Amino acid sequence: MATDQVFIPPPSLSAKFEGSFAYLTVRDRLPTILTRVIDTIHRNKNNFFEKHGQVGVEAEKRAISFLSKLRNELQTDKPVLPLTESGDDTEAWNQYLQRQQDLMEDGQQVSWFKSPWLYVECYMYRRIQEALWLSPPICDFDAFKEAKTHSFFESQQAIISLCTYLREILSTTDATNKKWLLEHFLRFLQVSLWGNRCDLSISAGLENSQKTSPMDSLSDLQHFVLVDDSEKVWSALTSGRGPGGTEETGVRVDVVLDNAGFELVADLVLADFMVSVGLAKEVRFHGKSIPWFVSDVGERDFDWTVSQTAASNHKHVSSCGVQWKRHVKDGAWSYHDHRFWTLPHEFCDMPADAADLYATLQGSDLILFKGDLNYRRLTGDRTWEHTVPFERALGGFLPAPLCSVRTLKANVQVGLEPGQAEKLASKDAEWMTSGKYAVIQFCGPVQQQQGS
Ligand SMILES: O=P(O)(O)OC[C@@]1(O)O[C@H](CO)[C@@H](O)[C@@H]1O
Ligand SMILES: [Mn+2]
Repeated sequence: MATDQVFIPPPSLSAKFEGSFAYLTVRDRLPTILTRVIDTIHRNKNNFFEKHGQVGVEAEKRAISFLSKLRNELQTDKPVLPLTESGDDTEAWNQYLQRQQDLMEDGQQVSWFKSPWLYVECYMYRRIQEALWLSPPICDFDAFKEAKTHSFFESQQAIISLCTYLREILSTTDATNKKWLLEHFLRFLQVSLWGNRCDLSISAGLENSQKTSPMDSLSDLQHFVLVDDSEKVWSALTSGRGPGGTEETGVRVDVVLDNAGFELVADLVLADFMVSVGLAKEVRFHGKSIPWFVSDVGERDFDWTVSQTAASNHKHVSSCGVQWKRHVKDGAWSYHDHRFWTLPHEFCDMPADAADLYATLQGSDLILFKGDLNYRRLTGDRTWEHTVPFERALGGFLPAPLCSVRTLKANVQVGLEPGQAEKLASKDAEWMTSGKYAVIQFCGPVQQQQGS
């Protein structure tokens, strides 16, 4: 490409492509999720009455009226509307609506079935929050809380086997043996990867917990990892003397979280292993500031999961939870929820639209992005050719060495070998959306490991 040519990225995935996964999501799954939210709020009417009296009942009715209107707008492809309450991100959302409007052709209005899928899907979750913020005193009700805690309790066997494995490993730690460290790091990374299948958005809120012990199936699942940059992740972690890590401060890992339930436990186990064996001195967790994509982690979910684990009647599970409370107390672990994580922007917009967050991430030695939505935002949710290099699709977003740890649940995937996508499509038409395949996809300067 001649240097003076401006690179124009491919179009965004959108429900305007009839029959596409985006189309089916907006037509079928999003209304189903909205209906479940309405049902959940309706089922809690008595709780609202007990807690708040008649005003609680009025609030339930008000929230449901807002949500029913939203569902009608969605199902009849009405124009996307500006937000009306005064949240701290309201202006950012309404500016983004204007940005989308400027992109529309032939004077068309931004709407559910004409605009980018990433935008309208994120917008739906922000409108759900608006409906609650406009219905005091139930503003802080989390309509997804029941599903998230249910998913945690349904995954107990897997949680017990994972926590037991961690405690046994830590009791036989040989932190000087790099081969031993690498072997177990890779296992915990893969459990964190496959934990991403348990997301309640893809299941439209239906039960989607981890029933079996993930440790037992890792070798069978390896075949389904389409890109495995684990060794590059290891290099970034162990030669971690990048911008954030020095001899004094040690290695800092940032985990951009995805789903609560088993996936969060798997992420906390991975983080505990890294800190406990000295691979990392600090882990920063990045979660959501409002309920998001049904099962995504918010601060209350994070705190609840750590406390619930510590209170377990299983000794290895409770040992893990007690240790996690200690990591939080002594500052090795911290939880952050910048509002950018619940905005609709592609991550390549972060330097311009959330410069403070980008600067924070530049201090990391390794950023792990969990899940499918983060992958969609990393790559702009665009119709890239599958062989386009991951770095190209990042569009300049690279605050630090980063890795997407993702099961494929949307039809965007880059960085594949020539012919790899065609081979997969010939075997399995749903290879990009079933959650059966996964990537551990790295990008960043990897300092050459001296003599390792
Ligand atoms: O980010 P996650 O939890 O791995 O997946 C989110 C998801 O379930 O929601 C969207 C479809 O509604 C897709 O991005 C993906 O399928
Ligand atoms: Mn999610």
